[in-house]
Amino acid sequence: MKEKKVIVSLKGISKTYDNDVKVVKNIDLDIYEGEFLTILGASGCGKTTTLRMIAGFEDVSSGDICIDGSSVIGVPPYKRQVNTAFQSYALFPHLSVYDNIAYGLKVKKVSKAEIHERVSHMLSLIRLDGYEKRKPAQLSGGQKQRVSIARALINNPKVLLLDEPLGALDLNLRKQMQLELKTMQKKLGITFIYITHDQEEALTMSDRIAVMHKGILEQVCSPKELYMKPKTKYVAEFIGESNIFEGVVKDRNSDNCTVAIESGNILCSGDGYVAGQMVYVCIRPEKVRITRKAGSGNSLPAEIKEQIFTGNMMKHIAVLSNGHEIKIADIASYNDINIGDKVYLEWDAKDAVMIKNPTSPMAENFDTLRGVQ
Ligand SMILES: Nc1ncnc2c1ncn2[C@@H]1O[C@H](COP(=O)(O)OP(=O)(O)OP(=O)(O)O)[C@@H](O)[C@H]1O
Repeated sequence: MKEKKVIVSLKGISKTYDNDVKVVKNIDLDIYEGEFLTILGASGCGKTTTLRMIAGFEDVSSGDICIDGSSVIGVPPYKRQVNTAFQSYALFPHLSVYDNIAYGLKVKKVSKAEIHERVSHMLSLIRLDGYEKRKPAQLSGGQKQRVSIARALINNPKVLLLDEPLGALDLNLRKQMQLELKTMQKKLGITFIYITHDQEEALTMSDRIAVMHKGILEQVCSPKELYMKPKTKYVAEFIGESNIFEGVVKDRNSDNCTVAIESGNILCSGDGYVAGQMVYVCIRPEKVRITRKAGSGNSLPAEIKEQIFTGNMMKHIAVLSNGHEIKIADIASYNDINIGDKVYLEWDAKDAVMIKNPTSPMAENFDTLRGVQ
């Protein structure tokens, strides 16, 4: 297989603003040519600051940034091989769509004929042929955003940085633009570094997602891996819905671990854990099955407390003996399950994903816990 080329490399970058608060903490990240990489995180976690450091609008406090193999520290934004598309569109209101898109080429003194050819190509790419004479005020939000992206793409940047570009659009348009952007990115083969706080958007569009939390990267991997194998409790809770148990590893064999949680012992999957280690266990709601009789594997008694019908599934909330609530997403039809029913909750060991507990790695009262049945 062809070796992937690193196009942007963040090497231990940090950012401290004047108020002495470190908002980006020692981030290492390689982004590959042609990749759609999303930095995903809650408001204030440091996403925009990271993007602005790549673009050159903000200096790094320490660390290095390489674009296409060369350090860009001290290189001004316009000399970096990256362009940025902002949520606010940043279009020139007095210029037509054509002139807004052509702007970067005019500055570079490209010939009129070539400008015409390249702008026409962009207009068809963003599906706005025939709109070239309009002013930004005569466009819808989605159309303005497409012009803003075309303007950022016209110079053939190696990398396009997108800061919540769809944030101002309504849900329907947002979903449509997500697909359009993804198609456009694959067609052009340009690397996209995309910022969003919307996990569904990140899962839909990205080749890889970097989850950022309080200035650090919690996990960088494919959307599927992020959902199926969250590495931290934060990621498990931030991406999709989850049931999280706190427990201690009682025993392990080659395939699975037995983890003691408050309501009993459960079989989990996870490598590299030792007996006595404190862990979290994450089980997704759609992996939990409801049965009438106790099973031989993971099977905990519970009572159905709440049911929500959402059209394509039934969501149940069940309560374990210790009061812990479990979410179950049922796409099969358990029509005969009702509120107040005493049931058993089951799941496969492979779907109970273990996560390290960094605050208290080893159990202090492990001998007592060993007795938990
Ligand atoms: N120029 C600045 N001076 C001081 N602090 C700043 C400055 N810019 C941002 N911050 C702070 O740095 C932190 C990270 O901000 P940043 O804009 O990178 O977050 P974000 O993850 O992009 O958030 P959002 O999704 O809300 O845009 C915030 O606490 C913010 O208040």
